[in-house]
Amino acid sequence: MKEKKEIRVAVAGPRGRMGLETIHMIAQAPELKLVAAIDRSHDGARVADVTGAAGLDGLVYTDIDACFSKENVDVLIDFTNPDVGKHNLQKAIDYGVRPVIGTSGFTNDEVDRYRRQMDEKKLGGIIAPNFAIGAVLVMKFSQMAAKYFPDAEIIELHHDKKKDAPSGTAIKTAELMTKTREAKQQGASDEKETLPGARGADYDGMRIHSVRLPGLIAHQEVLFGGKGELLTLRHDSMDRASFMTGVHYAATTVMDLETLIYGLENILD
Ligand SMILES: NC(=O)C1=CN([C@@H]2O[C@H](COP(=O)(O)OP(=O)(O)OC[C@H]3O[C@@H](n4cnc5c(N)ncnc54)[C@H](OP(=O)(O)O)[C@@H]3O)[C@@H](O)[C@H]2O)C=CC1
Ligand SMILES: O=C(O)C1=N[C@H](C(=O)O)C[C@H](O)C1
Repeated sequence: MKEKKEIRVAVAGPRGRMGLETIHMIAQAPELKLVAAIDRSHDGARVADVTGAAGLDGLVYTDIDACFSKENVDVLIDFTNPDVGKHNLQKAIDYGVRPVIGTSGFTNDEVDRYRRQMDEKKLGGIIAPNFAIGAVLVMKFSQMAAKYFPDAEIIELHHDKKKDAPSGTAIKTAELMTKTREAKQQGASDEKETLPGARGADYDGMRIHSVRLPGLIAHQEVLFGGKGELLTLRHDSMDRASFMTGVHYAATTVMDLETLIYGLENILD
């Protein structure tokens, strides 16, 4: 039987909450090999020393060009911030490295622009607003429910270190719901906010509310209201390990793709 080649991975943001979890996941995954990390400090240090994940050979690079020129990288996994994530994704495309992007902040137009470049190169990649399987299912179920319940509000709840609001997951959920939901401006037609922002952000007439508190990790509720009934879909990530099955699946699946996929739901069986 033909032996499968190890997938050579670089991780951007290795000291962050998600980057660190990813490094530890890779250390336990025989089919993935960590060859480098891209950080904004610790140039030349060993990833093992910077992250405390023993037994990893890779080096830290602060310059992504140097990393992709010197190391033979198959897959870039990025958990940084929206600006850096976009910069790194473009570099990955330029060097023919398959991107797996968990960083939030990509618009549909941006995704389309990157996809066009990747299609030309037949380069596989994934941008996923959420890698937790349960969160992806809530997105899919919300898309189904929105057809029958056009009145819906999304409440996303996250740790208080999160920099972006609303979450990428909430935006993607709303976007999927608009595919089945009849366009509608919700609430009373003459409603007034006596405190600005009280009704949350407006996405195509639906409202999105962002909660930030210590003690939370990543949670989302989608509430649907109908005549005399209420449907609530909820997902809770209690630990960042919840994202790792999806990250691992994406890192192995991109090897067989020739385009950019936006959303894990599009590659789940
Ligand atoms: N798709 C999904 O399933 C998930 C996505 N996310 C998203 O992932 C992103 C990261 O989240 P999280 O890990 O919590 O955030 P953190 O702030 O914990 O981590 C971000 C890391 O990126 C580093 N960084 C900043 N600039 C650079 C750079 N130029 N090169 C390399 N690294 C850099 C930061 O370094 P420094 O400390 O020096 O600033 C930091 O360590 C967010 O956009 C979040 O929304 C989060 C969870 C799940
Ligand atoms: O910052 C986080 O923590 C998370 N970010 C992603 C998002 O913005 O949706 C995914 C998950 O909700 C955790």
